[in-house]
Amino acid sequence: MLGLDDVTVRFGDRAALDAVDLTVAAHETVCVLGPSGSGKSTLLRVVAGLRRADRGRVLLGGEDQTGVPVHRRGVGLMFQDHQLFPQHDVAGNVAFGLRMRGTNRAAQQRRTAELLELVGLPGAGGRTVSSLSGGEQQRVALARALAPEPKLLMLDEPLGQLDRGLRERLVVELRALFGRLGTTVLAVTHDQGEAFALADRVVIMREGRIAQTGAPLEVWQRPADAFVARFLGFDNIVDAEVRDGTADTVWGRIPLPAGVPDGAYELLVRPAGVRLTDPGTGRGPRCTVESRTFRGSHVAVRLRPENGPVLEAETGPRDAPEQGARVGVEFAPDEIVVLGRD
Ligand SMILES: Nc1ncnc2c1ncn2[C@@H]1O[C@H](COP(=O)(O)OP(=O)(O)OP(=O)(O)O)[C@@H](O)[C@H]1O
Repeated sequence: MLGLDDVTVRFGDRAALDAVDLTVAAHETVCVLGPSGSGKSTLLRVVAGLRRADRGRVLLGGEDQTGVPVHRRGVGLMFQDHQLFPQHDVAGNVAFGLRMRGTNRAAQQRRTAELLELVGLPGAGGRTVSSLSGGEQQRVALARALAPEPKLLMLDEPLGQLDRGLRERLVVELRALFGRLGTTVLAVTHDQGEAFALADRVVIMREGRIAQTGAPLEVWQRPADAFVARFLGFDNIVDAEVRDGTADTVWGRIPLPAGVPDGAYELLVRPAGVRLTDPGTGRGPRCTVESRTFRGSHVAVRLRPENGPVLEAETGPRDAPEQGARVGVEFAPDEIVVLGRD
């Protein structure tokens, strides 16, 4: 459905997108994630035709879009500050794209009613924009973007302004809706929870390049390198010298999953793989509990080892040791990820 082929966009001598190749299949939802300034919005803008590529091509349905203006690309856009037209009522907003296309009045009304039903606002056509809550406005913006049946729906921080509870609910609804409609979606978000919940595939950007792409679970389980791992919120990353299946690190020896060839690596030690033991036992370093943070289903425990940087462990809500307690550590090999070189 969508292809980016070697796309580069420069601002001065900086490349906001640097030789990016990406494909999005029909009916697929792809979420682009990355730190601020990594090129996410530029990617959307170049696909929409709001920005020209300095090199490379954007293909939609196999057709080169070079020189094709925004309104002829058949893409739907929904941007962060959803910008509904305050002078129009809800129906007027939803029907906007249809009016522009010259769809007749009866068909506009039918489609608008259908879409409002779809986004969970049946019968809201006559309401004013100012009478809607933030979440309702977001739904209207979505209905407006979907109305002209775009080949590709592009969302820029679609739920950015909303509070957490509402975002979590809407993400589930959106995923179900896109599945039902068979919409092809390219979304940008800085919120990994949102991306992982919404996407069939995530794309993680770093300085204008794609650092990793894969199914959410795949990326979560096997971050490609230390950048991706840190971006996903993992901090237990350590240099390691691997020999005969064991890694020598500043935290002592760490057992590895089978089959890692000898050499120098970075390791990600998942917090779930740092098991706490009684002080004086455990083959890992002796540690002092620096802090503990309740996270609902588990407790994140920050440990200060005798050597090396802080180590994060995870325990059940009832098993977390007190702050200041001395503990031992045992590493679980199945929670160790050998990272590629960053
Ligand atoms: N119009 C512009 N003029 C100059 N530089 C720009 C322009 N737009 C973007 N950039 C630069 O290009 C790079 C990528 O910006 P972009 O907005 O695509 O990043 P982003 O990942 O969407 O960031 P954010 O999450 O903060 O929105 C940044 O370094 C940014 O400063």
